[in-house]
Amino acid sequence: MNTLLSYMQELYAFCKLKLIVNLVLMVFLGLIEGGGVLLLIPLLSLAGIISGVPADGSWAFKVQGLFQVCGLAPTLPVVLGLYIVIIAGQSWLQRSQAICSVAIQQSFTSFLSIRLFRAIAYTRWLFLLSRAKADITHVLTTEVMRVGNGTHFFLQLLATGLIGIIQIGLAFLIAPGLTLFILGGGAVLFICSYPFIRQSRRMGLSISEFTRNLMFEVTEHLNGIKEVKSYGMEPVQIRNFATLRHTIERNFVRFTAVQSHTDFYYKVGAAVFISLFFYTAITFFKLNPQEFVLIVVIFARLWPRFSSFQVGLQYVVMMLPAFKAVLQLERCCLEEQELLLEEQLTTRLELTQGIEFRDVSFCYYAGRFNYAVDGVSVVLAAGTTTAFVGVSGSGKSTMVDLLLGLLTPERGGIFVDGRPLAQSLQVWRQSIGYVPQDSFLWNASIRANLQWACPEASESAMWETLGLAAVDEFVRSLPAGLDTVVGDRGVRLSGGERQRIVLARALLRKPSVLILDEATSSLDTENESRIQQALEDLHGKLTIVVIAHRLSTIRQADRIYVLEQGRVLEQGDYLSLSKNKGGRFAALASVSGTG
Ligand SMILES: Nc1ncnc2c1ncn2[C@@H]1O[C@H](COP(=O)(O)OP(=O)(O)OP(=O)(O)O)[C@@H](O)[C@H]1O
Repeated sequence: MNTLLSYMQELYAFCKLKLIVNLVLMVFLGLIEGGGVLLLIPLLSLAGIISGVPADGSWAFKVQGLFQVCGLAPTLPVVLGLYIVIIAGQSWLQRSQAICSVAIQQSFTSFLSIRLFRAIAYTRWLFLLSRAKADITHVLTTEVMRVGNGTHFFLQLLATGLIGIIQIGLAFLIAPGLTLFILGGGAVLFICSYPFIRQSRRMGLSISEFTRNLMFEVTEHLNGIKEVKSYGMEPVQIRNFATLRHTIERNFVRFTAVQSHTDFYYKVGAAVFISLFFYTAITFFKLNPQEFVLIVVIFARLWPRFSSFQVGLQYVVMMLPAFKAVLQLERCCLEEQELLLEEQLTTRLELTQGIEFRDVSFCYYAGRFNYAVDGVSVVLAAGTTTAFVGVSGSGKSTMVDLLLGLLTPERGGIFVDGRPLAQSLQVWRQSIGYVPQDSFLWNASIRANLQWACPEASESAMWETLGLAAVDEFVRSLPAGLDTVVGDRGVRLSGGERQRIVLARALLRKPSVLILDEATSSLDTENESRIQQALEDLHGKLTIVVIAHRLSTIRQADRIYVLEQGRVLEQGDYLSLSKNKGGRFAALASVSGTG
């Protein structure tokens, strides 16, 4: 019930005016339909089915009065002409109302998904790390779409309800006793069908769960498709997928069965009530022929509305778990927002003094004591090259993520030119060029990938940075050159080519700080030394932070920090650290063959 209320509040807050217009159109539709029914009276008289002078106060008398007020004679051409006008008006209104409903449905769906996407985009990295990507994709696509479909049914429900109320009102004016009697029957049926609504809610929940699992299965399968193929695990994957798909299939069939039950239930109910109706109308209510015909026509039209109201209600109830999932994810993301959204994206920061880590500690799991970074105090002076080295798991990437502001220190602080990093996060990130371990490219052309980071970059600037990253010759050799499409995550390129293009993309932004996290790990010796040369050329012009397993790449670093279990074990330049033969760095250097 609460979810339904918050859904209605959200919908109303989003499109008050459109919703009101839609409701007004529905009321008009109801009135016009009622008018069409009343036209039956002169038609029946003209056809000679009903004869005689209408009794004072009867509906035939009132309709006759209405014709007189409008200065029209109820002749056959006039009545039929009016009938055509009413049908044309009704169809036109129906068309406008249908367009208005779809506009509401679509714009509400867009509004919800854009708002959610925005909340996700600005949420903390650590929160995103804790959620499966497939879950987020599922809510952002399937669940939002289900809310959109549910909105369609909700608007239909409103239309059915409003038009129904108007027709019931008309029926009540014609024959109050009989109308109450029939409504009582409808209410009994509605109460008896409550279990179907609860069943729909349960099904809505399980559809949410199974479609999420399906999305998870598909995403995971595609992420790990190379491994799946190389392990020959296709049959297992297909079996898992088929199991999930069949479960969803069964759920939808069950939902349709519930709906058909409702339909069946209402049809049988209709037969019982029609019999009761005729019996009571003829035996107890003693209606005159005009009123009898009008009531029959009104309820013949109204009864299917009862049934479609019920079915619409089931759809809306089935949608509610999807709406709840959308709200829940959005609320979690908003609780974990990291940036001031209104911050300017265009400003950049020119580093003048440097970056300071002051007694920084960070733990991935709150409340645990296995710190990934533990009491680190380091200074990265502006214009220098700093390297972090250490065995796997020593905390190097966590240091980079802290520096990027993706992670927030649990203790201590990071200062950029003396200001806390958290105060100017967005501006800070605008000033960084970052080449991660698993370099990512969009499934687009090399040009588009470069322009993504720097939309205003000229072609010559692109070639210049491609040259700096030692990848210009390779790009020139491609048949479509800069316009070559690189495939999913750059899958059509080798690891080294991908890494160099990502490096070019980072340099194209002319960053104040360049961060390379194992950026040369996939390169051959020749290309590595070209990049080495490029970094040496950049030395002093910008602040460079390097993480490297291959210690040959950090020979020129001004300062090297050796990390172990999240702590700084040693620090110095390459030469001084190598000379300390019993030290950790010397041991690492001898293992990597660069000592
Ligand atoms: N997302 C995460 N959730 C939980 N623990 C993590 C996460 N990422 C890293 N860790 C843990 O934090 C510690 C430091 O990891 P980090 O990735 O910073 O090391 P690293 O020195 O960069 O390793 P590598 O050289 O293998 O990339 C490790 O013990 C690791 O298991």
